[in-house]
Amino acid sequence: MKPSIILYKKLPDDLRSRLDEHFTVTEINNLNAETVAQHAEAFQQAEGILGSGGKVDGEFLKKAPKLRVASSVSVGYDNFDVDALNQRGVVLMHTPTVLTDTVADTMMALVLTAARRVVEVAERVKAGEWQGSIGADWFGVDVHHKKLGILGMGRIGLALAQRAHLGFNMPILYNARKQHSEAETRFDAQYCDLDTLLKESDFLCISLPLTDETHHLIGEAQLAKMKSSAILINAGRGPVVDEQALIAALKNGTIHAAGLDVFEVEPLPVSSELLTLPNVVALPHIGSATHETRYGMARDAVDNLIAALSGNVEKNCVNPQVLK
Ligand SMILES: NC(=O)C1=CN([C@@H]2O[C@H](COP(=O)(O)OP(=O)(O)OC[C@H]3O[C@@H](n4cnc5c(N)ncnc54)[C@H](OP(=O)(O)O)[C@@H]3O)[C@@H](O)[C@H]2O)C=CC1
Ligand SMILES: O=CC(=O)O
Repeated sequence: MKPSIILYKKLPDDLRSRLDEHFTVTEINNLNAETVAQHAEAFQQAEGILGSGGKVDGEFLKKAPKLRVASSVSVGYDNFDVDALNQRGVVLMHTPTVLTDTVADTMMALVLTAARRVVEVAERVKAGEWQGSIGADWFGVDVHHKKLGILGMGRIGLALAQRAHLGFNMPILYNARKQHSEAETRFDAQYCDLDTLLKESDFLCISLPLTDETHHLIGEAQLAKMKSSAILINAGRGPVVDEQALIAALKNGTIHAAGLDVFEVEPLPVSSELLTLPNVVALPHIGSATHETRYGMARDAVDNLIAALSGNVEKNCVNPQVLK
């Protein structure tokens, strides 16, 4: 008999067929308390789940007593309680690598867009304000040769360093928990402590996961250490930055501008003051959102689930210790 799984994300037809070949699939729209209650019997039987978003914690695990594998269509896994999964022996799979270049492209796009005010001036053109030679009030600031600080020198941080250093001649500073020789050798990146990163970066680019240690790592005190000309880019997770402190810093000129792909609450509420600030570029969490990359992530998540449920895990596992 095929193992039962819950699918909580729409997949391209070929990938859905591949899942059907291996499993008995119950498809639901989202993973939340309501859908779990609606499909209680399917969750009772499920040995695997595949999707993105939704909280998977100890309470959820009680509703899925046979669960062996969770396969997330994302690299970030802050919505999973990994300790609870470990206690239950549930394998957590994710999709690193396939999205790295696309997310780094998005971060570079945010750097350029925020510095050159691309969205703001394009809106002025559409509004019919381009009536003659533009003046200094339309100008942005240079990107090339400025110091780019990377907070979180993992896969995405490294790909951003490549773009910024080789493409834009930017000196790279970075902070992570440990030094990264590849970034230092290939892109001449200089390791520094967080304070130095804050004080010296023209662009502070955040590619950190959300953990207990990184929650609100950037708050009022840290923003106050940045240059008043600095631009903050966040494509890691929203809660790494204290959003109220960021709004204050952007309003009172503590920092110059921000380019944000992630927020404390997503979707960003339309009432958010961030949306009223001309020096903010706000994107709807599109870091990996290209057709090619989203297909690749879904494909990897399907392969990950098949591999893990058949006991053949070779890569993409968050908690390999439960396999032993
Ligand atoms: N906006 C979007 O659409 C996307 C956002 N993301 C986000 O980007 C994150 C990073 O992805 P990826 O690069 O693949 O992950 P990696 O695990 O490769 O890199 C994470 C980096 O963060 C560093 N780090 C972790 N905790 C701390 C800390 N407390 N202080 C300093 N540095 C820390 C790690 O340090 P060390 O190397 O020393 O261990 C590592 O360098 C994801 O977790 C996700 O949240 C990812 C994809 C898309
Ligand atoms: O935010 C996206 C991810 O893959 O993590």
